[in-house]
Amino acid sequence: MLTNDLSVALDNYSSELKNLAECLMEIMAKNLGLGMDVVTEKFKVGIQSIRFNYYPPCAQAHKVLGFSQHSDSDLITLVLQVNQVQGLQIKRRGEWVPVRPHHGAFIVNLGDIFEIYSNGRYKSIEHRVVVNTEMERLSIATFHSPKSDAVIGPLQEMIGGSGAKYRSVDHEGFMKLFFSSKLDGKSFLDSMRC
Ligand SMILES: O=C(O)CCC(=O)C(=O)O
Ligand SMILES: [Fe+2]
Repeated sequence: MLTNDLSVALDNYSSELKNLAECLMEIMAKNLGLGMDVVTEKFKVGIQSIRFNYYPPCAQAHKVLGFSQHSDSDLITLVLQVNQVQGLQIKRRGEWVPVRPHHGAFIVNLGDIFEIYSNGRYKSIEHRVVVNTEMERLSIATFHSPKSDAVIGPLQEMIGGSGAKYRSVDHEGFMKLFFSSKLDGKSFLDSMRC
C-alpha cells in the first residue's frame, strides 16, 4: 500500500538523517574541544522535524521571495534540493551567494542553538530562497534539535573569560520566543544576546 511505502521511506530517511546529523555534530563539537560526555548529553537529537518546501514558478520572480531571510532555530539542518533547481542563497560577508545544487548532496545549515551552545564560536547561517520564472522548485529540510527538556544556553565549557554572550532558557521557552518573533534574518538570535 502506498501510505505504508511512504511511511517506511520516511522512517528510513529520518533515522539515516538523524545519524548523519549526530555524526556531523560530534565532529564539530570535538573541534570545539568538547569531550564525549558533553557530545552525548548536548548534541543528541531529541526533536527532529521535516519540512517539504514547494516553490511554484513566478512570472514576477524578481519581486518576491520564496522564503524570506532567516536562520534556522535548531542545532543543524540538512537540506536536499530535490529537483536540482537553484534558489537557496546564503549570506556571506554581507552578500547573497547562491548555493548550486549537486546531485545527491545535502546542504548542511548550522542553526541558532548551535551558535548559542558554542557561545558564538560557530555562527548560524542566514539564508533565503529566491524563485524562478519558469521552473518549480522542491526542497526537503530536516531540522534537528535537542531534547525537549534541554536548557538552551551557552555551554559552560564555551563561556571562558569573556562571559556568556546569550541568555539561557528552557527549550519550550526558546521555541515560544522563536515562534512569536518575525522571520527576519538573525533578529531572533539577536534578541537572545545578553
Ligand atoms: O528551500 C530551501 O532550500 C531552504 C528551505 C529553508 O530554509 C527552510 O525550510 O528553513
Ligand atoms: Fe531555513
